[in-house]
Amino acid sequence: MIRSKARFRDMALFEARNLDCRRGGRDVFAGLSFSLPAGGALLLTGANGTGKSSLLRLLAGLLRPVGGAILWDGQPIDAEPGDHAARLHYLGHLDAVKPVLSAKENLRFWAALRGRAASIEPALDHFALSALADIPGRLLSAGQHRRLALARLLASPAELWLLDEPSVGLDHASVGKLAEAIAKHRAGGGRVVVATHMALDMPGAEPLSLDALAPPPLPEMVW
Ligand SMILES: Nc1ncnc2c1ncn2[C@@H]1O[C@H](COP(=O)(O)OP(=O)(O)OP(=O)(O)O)[C@@H](O)[C@H]1O
Repeated sequence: MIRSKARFRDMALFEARNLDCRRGGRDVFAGLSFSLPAGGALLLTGANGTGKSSLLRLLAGLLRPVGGAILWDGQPIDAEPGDHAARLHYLGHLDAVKPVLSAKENLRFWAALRGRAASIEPALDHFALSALADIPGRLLSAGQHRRLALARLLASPAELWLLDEPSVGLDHASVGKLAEAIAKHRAGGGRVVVATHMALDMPGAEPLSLDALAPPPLPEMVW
C-alpha cells in the first residue's frame, strides 16, 4: 500500500516559457510553453522525433534550451541545479538497473544516492516485486526491469516525476499500477510530466502535442 496523504505542499508553479530546442544543429521545436501547478499532470504526445524525450531532458536540467526559460516558483531551474535535481525523478528509456544488485538492493542504492529516507518494501509491493526482492537485476525480465525502475518513484519521494514512455514493456496489470501510483502522487500534491505513445489513464492531465511545434519542413532542393 502506498501513502496518498498530501506530502508535497509546494504551491510553486513549474513553468516553461517560450522554449526553443535544438539538437545536433537542427531545430526540434520552438515556442513551447506550459505551466504545471501542484497536483498537475502534463501528457506529452507527438510523432517520433518531435522532441518529447528532448523536452523531458530539458525539464530535468540535463539539456539546455537555446531559447526561453524553465522556471520553478519564478526562478530559472539552472540557478540552483542541485535543488532542481533533488526535487525530481527522471525516468528515461534506460532502466539503469544494476545487474549484480538484487531488486531490493537496487532500490536501496537509488534511495541512498538521493540521500532520502527509503520506503523500499511498499515500493516493491506496489509493483508486485516483493517475491523478486532478492533476485539480481540481471535475472529480471524486461517488464520486471521496468517495474523495478518505476518502483524507484515510490522508494524515495520526489515532487516532480518526468517519465519517458513509462509503460513500455509493462503488462496490463502493471500499467494499471503505474496509473494508480501517478494518481496517488498527484493527490499528494506531486506533479508529473509523461511522454507516451500508449494509453495511460491520467484524469485531468493537460495534453501537450509537440506535432504542432515542429519546425516547417526544409524547402525542396532545386538542382
Ligand atoms: N543526442 C542527440 N544528438 C543530436 N540529435 C538528437 C539527439 N537525440 C535526439 N536527437 C534528435 O532530436 C530530435 C528529437 O528527438 P527526441 O528523441 O526528443 O524525439 P521523441 O519525440 O522523443 O521521439 P520518439 O517518439 O521516437 O521517442 C530528433 O530529430 C532526433 O534525431
